[in-house]
Amino acid sequence: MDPKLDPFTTLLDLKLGTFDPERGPVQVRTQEDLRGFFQADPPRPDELVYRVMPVPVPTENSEIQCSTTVLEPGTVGDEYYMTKGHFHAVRDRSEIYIGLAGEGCLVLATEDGRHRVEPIREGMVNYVPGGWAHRSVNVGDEPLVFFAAYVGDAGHDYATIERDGFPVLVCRGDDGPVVTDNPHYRP
Ligand SMILES: O=P(O)(O)OC[C@H]1O[C@](O)(CO)[C@@H](O)[C@@H]1O
Ligand SMILES: [Fe+2]
Repeated sequence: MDPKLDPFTTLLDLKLGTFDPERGPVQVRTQEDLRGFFQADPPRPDELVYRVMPVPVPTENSEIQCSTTVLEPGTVGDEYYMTKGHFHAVRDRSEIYIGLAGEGCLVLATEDGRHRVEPIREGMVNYVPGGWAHRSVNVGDEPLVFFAAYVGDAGHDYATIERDGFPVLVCRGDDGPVVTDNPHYRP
């Protein structure tokens, strides 16, 4: 075959999640960007919640997209800071996470309402099979940093999550994180 791309190399800071050189524009998500994903309205709309640093390649199933995510510590209402979460637009596409720093949860859900909550920590590898929506949550006091790699044409379906939510919420409790049923799941 005639290769479509040339090889490239970039240096990943394993604590900060940054790439040197950067390979694509950093995507910034504030509390305002997550309006409708948290149960409560954002109290400080301009506050940074997370950044995604991508290594873009063509969005084809022959390629592997990857990125790092840095999710700040914090809460909106009782809910810990989290990513929007998504199904892949091409539902059967899978993904791998590698935890780099901090303390988090990976919340997963199927379209028929099953859910799982897995830990994200330095050195942990999480496998996200096709058909599972996924959201990461920072339950610690430091930034949660993880690397993700996924099939190139997976795409992101945020609208289903914005409409239905996840079956469970991860909230700050008196003795640490508490996973509770989401009262607004699929109203
Ligand atoms: O895309 P979301 O739900 O905002 O979450 C960000 C993270 O999810 C991914 O889209 C991969 O699942 C990454 O690009 C990033 O790690
Ligand atoms: Fe994904």
